[in-house]
Amino acid sequence: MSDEPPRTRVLDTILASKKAEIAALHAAPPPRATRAPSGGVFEALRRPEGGALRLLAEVKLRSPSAGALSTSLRPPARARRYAEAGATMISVLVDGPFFGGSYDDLAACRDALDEAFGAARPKLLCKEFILDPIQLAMAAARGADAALLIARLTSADELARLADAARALGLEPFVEVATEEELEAAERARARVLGVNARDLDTLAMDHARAERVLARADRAAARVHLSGLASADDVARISQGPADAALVGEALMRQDDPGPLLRVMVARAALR
Ligand SMILES: O=P(O)(O)OC[C@@H](O)[C@@H](O)c1c[nH]c2ccccc12
Repeated sequence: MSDEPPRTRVLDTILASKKAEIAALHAAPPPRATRAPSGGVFEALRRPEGGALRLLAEVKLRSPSAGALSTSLRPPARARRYAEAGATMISVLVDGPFFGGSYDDLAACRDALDEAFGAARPKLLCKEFILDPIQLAMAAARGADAALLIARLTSADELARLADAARALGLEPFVEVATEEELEAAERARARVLGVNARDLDTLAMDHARAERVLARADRAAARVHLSGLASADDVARISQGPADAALVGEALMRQDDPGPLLRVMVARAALR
C-alpha cells in the first residue's frame, strides 16, 4: 500500500471535497451524541452454518455511476420498508456532494427504526469516504452501528488507526477492499467485517470475477460481504451459492419507488447453503 494507486477524476474530486468537509467539521462545535452504537454487527452479518445469505439494503439518492435514483420515499420511510422486507443491515450514504446524503439522513433512519422495531431493528452502516476520526465521531453520534472504512483511501497504518478509533467509539469497522493487497491491510487492521467491492472505485467498472476471487481468500472467521452490482434476485441466488455471509444491494433497490417487493423476492432467493 506504499504506492499511490492511479485514480480517476471521480475519486480525486471526492477526496478533495472530503478534505474541505473535514476541515469544516473540525471548525464546528463537536457533535453532541444523542444516539449510541448498539454492537452486534458481526453477529448480525455472520451467516450461520447451513443458513441463508444475509442482505444489506442501501439508502442512496444518487451516485456517480448511476446518476439520479428514486427519491419518492424519504430515507427514514425507505429504511422502514427495507427492514419490513427482511434487511439485516441498512447502509446509509451520508456523502452529500456525490451521493445526495447527509448525517441528518442517518439520524432520521436510526430514529425511524428505533421507533418501529426497538432492539430488533436492523443495524446501520454509515457510508462515507472516511479519512479522519472526526467523521467516525459524527457517525457514532448520529446513529450508526458500523462505519465504512475504504482500504483504497489510506495507507495500511492509517487504516489500522481508523479501525481502532472506530472501535473506541463502539462502532464496528466495516472495511471495504477490492484486491488481495487491500485484504492484507484489512486483516492487519483486525477487521472482522470485510466488504469486497465488485466495482472499482477508480474506474467505476464492475469485475465480479475479481470480487469472487478476493472474497474466497478472505479470512473465514470474518463476516464477508459482497458489495455492488447485484441487479436481480437471480444475482442474489448466485452469490448465496458462494462463500459470502452477506450481500449489499444499492442501485437495484434505489431504482424502485417501492423497494419492498423486490427486496422480499431477493430475501426469498438468498438461499440456504
Ligand atoms: O448500487 P450497487 O451497485 O448495488 O452497490 C452498492 C454499494 O456497494 C456501493 O454503493 C458502494 C460500495 N462502496 C462504496 C463506497 C462509497 C460509496 C458507495 C459505495
